[in-house]
Amino acid sequence: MTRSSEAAHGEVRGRNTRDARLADRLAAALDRPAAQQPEWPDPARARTVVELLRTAPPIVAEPETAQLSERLAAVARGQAFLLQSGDCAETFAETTASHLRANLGLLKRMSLLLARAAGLPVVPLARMAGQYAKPRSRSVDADGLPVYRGDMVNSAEPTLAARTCDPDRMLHAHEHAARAMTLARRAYAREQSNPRTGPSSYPHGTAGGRLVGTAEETGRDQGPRSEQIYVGHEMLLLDYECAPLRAAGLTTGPEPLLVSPLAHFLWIGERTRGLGDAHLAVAELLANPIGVKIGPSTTPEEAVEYVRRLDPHATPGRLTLISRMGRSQVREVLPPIVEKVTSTGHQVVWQCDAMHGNSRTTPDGRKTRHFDDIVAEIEGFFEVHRSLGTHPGGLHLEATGEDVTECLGGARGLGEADLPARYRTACDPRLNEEQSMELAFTVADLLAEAMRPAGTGSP
Ligand SMILES: O=C[C@H](O)[C@H](O)COP(=O)(O)O
Ligand SMILES: C=C(OP(=O)(O)O)C(=O)O
Repeated sequence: MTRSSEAAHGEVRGRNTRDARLADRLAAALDRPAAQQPEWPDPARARTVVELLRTAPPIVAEPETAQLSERLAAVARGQAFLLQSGDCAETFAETTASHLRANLGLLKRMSLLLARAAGLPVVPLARMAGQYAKPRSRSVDADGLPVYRGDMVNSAEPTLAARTCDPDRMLHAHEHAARAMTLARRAYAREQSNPRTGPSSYPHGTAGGRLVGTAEETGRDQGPRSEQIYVGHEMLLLDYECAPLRAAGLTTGPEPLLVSPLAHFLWIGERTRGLGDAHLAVAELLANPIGVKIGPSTTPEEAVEYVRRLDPHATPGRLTLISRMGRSQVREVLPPIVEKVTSTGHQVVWQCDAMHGNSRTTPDGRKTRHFDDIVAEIEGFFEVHRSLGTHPGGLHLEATGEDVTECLGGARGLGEADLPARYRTACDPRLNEEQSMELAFTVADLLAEAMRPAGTGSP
């Protein structure tokens, strides 16, 4: 990491006292320790890249980000549902219209289904146009090579040269993000006017077969037609994330803030959420809505500290707490966190990431997740919120509209022997189209139940 905040924020500093103060606060944030940052072999080149990123064109527009904040406020108040989904790791090779359309089409179909079942607006948020950097558990892989950290940092190809971190990849990532966003806007508009029903290849007689008919109906459903697509990614690589920050036009509190033009929504990952660390300190300065992943080691006190630091003015939906506890721990670990946060009076979005606490490795070394574990964590999440009277506000998935074979189970009962056929993820396993739609039906029932007024039973 270059930590060259002086160079990166000279422009902000140069403008006026407010901007100088923001630049100072950002520099102080970047002086804190930051986990999961690459060691650039050529720090001078990294500084040049950071300088170039400072003036790179925006990927998203600030009014769209402000609009997302308003929609997340509705989620936090229990009046809407947040559906976030996309690749675990976007790759440069898949900045293609067909791949982005597949993922957005899936997001659209799931959103329509949930909206119709629950009678609630669904806010669609794609893991897209920036999800190019990955935190990793180990710094070397099984062959002793530096681990792949996402296309923004190095290449997945298993050679020492390809795995060496290359700061120019941050520029390529920005170009791909810009292209992905343009394609995404186009693809989403097309989905709006012509929502497809999904693949027609679901096997008859399976739950997938049931999906085709209902999805056709869903396709005809008059969903909101002028919907904006929102994008978000993990705010991981601070050289990339901080260089283009600019003074925000709109803020909800008395303090001036910065805004990221790289995404509407940014989240801090489980591995970088340290209270004394740079990621949290940077997020405190941002006007964008922020998420924090909270894994099973999170204490209620820590969660309240995230709320206090990231939502100082008690703005509904400003903070999304993304629980990723795993199916076996969600019922035990989440309730005291929800209770303690609720007692502060802040209205956060409670979102369930049902993927990251349920990973496992097959005997031949392939990372996978079982559909049933994902469903079980979501059921636990809904149960917790039902028992506490809080709103189960959203879902966070690694899923693709492509017919991959990465997760086990689902209507087709994918087993370990089926995984090699189309195992294409660059990092963690994604649900495929059929598994995702099957999951959407389950979540639709849970959400409809959650939205039913107390005292009214099942229809
Ligand atoms: O997507 C999340 C993380 O980057 C991923 O789970 C880390 O995987 P690893 O444990 O193989 O490094
Ligand atoms: C790395 C991720 O998740 P987590 O931080 O929860 O492990 C992710 O969502 O890509």
